[in-house]
Amino acid sequence: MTSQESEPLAELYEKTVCHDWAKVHKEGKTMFCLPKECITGHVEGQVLKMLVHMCKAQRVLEIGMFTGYGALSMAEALPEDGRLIACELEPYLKEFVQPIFDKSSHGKKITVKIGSALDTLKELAEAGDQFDLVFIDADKGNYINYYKFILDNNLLHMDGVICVDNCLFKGRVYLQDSKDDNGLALREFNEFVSKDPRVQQVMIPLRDGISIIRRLPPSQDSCTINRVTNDDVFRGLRGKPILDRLRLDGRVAYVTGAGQGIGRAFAHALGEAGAKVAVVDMDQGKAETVAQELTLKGIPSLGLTADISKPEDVEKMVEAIVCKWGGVHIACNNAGINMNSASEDTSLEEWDKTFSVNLRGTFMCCQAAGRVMLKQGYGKIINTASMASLIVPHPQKQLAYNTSKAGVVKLTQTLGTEWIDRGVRVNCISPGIVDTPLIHSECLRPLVQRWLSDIPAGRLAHVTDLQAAVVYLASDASDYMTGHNLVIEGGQSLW
Ligand SMILES: C[S@@+](CC[C@H](N)C(=O)[O-])C[C@H]1O[C@@H](n2cnc3c(N)ncnc32)[C@H](O)[C@@H]1O
Repeated sequence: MTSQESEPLAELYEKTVCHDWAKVHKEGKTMFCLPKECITGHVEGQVLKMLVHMCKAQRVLEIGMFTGYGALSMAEALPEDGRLIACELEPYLKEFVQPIFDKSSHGKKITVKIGSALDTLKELAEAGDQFDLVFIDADKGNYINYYKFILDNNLLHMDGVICVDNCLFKGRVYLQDSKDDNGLALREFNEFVSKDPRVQQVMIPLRDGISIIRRLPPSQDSCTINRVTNDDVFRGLRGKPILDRLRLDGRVAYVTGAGQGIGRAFAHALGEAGAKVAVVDMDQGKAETVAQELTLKGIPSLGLTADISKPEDVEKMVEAIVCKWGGVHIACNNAGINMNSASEDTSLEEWDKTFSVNLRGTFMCCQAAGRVMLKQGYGKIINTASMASLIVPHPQKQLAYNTSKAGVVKLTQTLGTEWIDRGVRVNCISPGIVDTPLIHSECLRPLVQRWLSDIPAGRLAHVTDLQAAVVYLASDASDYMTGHNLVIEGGQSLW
C-alpha cells in the first residue's frame, strides 16, 4: 500500500488521462502527439516525493515535465522556500498545468522553463545553479547528454542524487537483438553510468524501472590528477562536511528555563540537530508541554521540574538525566529572571533573588553538569548571559540583572579556561532584546520604539535568531572555542 496522493495530484491525474491529446496535436497545439501514459502516476510520484524527503532536497530539477504530476509530487516534499525547475518542450503543457499548480499551496515552488531541456541546462549552468535532486524523464535519446552535462557542469550538488525514469524500458534494454531506438539509448545510458567512477547507481524495477544515481566524493585518482591537497579541509574533518559536523546525534542535552521563549527554542534546536533533550523548567506543566512538542517531532525528550536556585533541585535534575540516558554532554543553563528598579531603590531582596537564579543558579548547574562531564572527559556548557553584560540597556533600570549577567560572562570565562584541558568547553550566548508577546503590551510600546532606534538591524531578536548559535556551541565544530561570549543583538552593543 502506498500513501494516498493529494487532491491536486488526483485532479491532475484525472485531467491528464481524460484529455484528448490526439485532438490537441491535430489542432497544432502540441508539436508531438503526447501519450497520456507519459504521466508519472501515483506510486512513482510518491517515490519521488519520498526521495526529496530523504535527500532533504531544497532545489530540484525535472527534465521532462509533461502535465506536472512528478513536479507537483516532488514540490509537496520541498520546504516552503524550496524550488523546483521543470523543463518542458511543449508550451501547451505550461498552460495546461498552471491552473492546478495555482490551486496547490506547493505550486508556487515550481518554475516551468519552456524550450529544449539542453538549452535550459546551459542557462542554469551559466547562472551557477545547483540541484540536490534531478529527475530525468524526457526524450530517451538525450538522457546520456543530460546526464553528462549535469555532472560535467556541476549542476548536481556535492551530495546530490539523479533519478532516471524508464531505465528498464519495458525490458528492451536486455534484449540482445532489440532494434528499438529508445531501448538501445537506455541500454547505452545504463552501461555508461555503471562505468562512471563519479557515481554509484542502483536500478529499481519500479514500473518501467528507475535508476537512482548518487554523486560520489572525489576518488584518490582524481585527487592525484588534479593535484589536490587531500587533507581535512578537502575531505572534511573525519570525512564529514561542515554541516554534518554541526550534528548532535547520540548526545544528551538539557536546557533550563525551557518551558518557553529562548529556552524552548534552544530545546527544539538541539533536538532537531540530533540530541536527546531534557526540558527543564520550574513550571511542571510548561516543561511537560515542551517535552511533548519534541516527542511529537520524534526527538527523545524528558520533562523535568527544577528550581535552579535550589541546590537539591539542581543535583536531582542532573541525576535524573544521567540515570535515564547515562550521561550529560550538553548543558544549556538558560534559566534567568529580570526585575526592574532604580538602583537607589533596589532592595537587597531583589538583588539576592536575581543573583540566586541568574548567577548562583547558573554556577550550581555548571558545577553539577561539569562534574559529570569532567568524569566523561567531554562536555559542552552553554550559559545564557545577556547583551546587558556588555552595555547598560536603557531607559529601563535593571542593575541587579545587568550585574548578574556580567557575572555569568566571568563565570563562563573562568570555567571555560579551567576545564578545557579536560574536554569541557564553556561558552555563553548574549542575546539582545528578544521579541516576546509581553513586549507588545500597550504600556511597553514607547519602550520598544526607543529600543528599535538603538538597534542597527532595525528589529528585535526572534528566538529563532539564537538557535544556530546554541547548536554550533554544542557541536564539535566549536571545539576550539571556550570562555567565549557570543553576542547576538543585531549590532545594538556597537552603537
Ligand atoms: C515522460 S514525459 C514526462 C512525465 C513527467 N515527468 C511526469 O511526471 O508526468 C516526457 C516529457 O518530456 C518532454 N520532452 C521531450 N523532449 C524534450 C526536450 N528535448 N526538452 C524538454 N522536454 C522534452 C515531453 O514533451 C514530455 O512532456
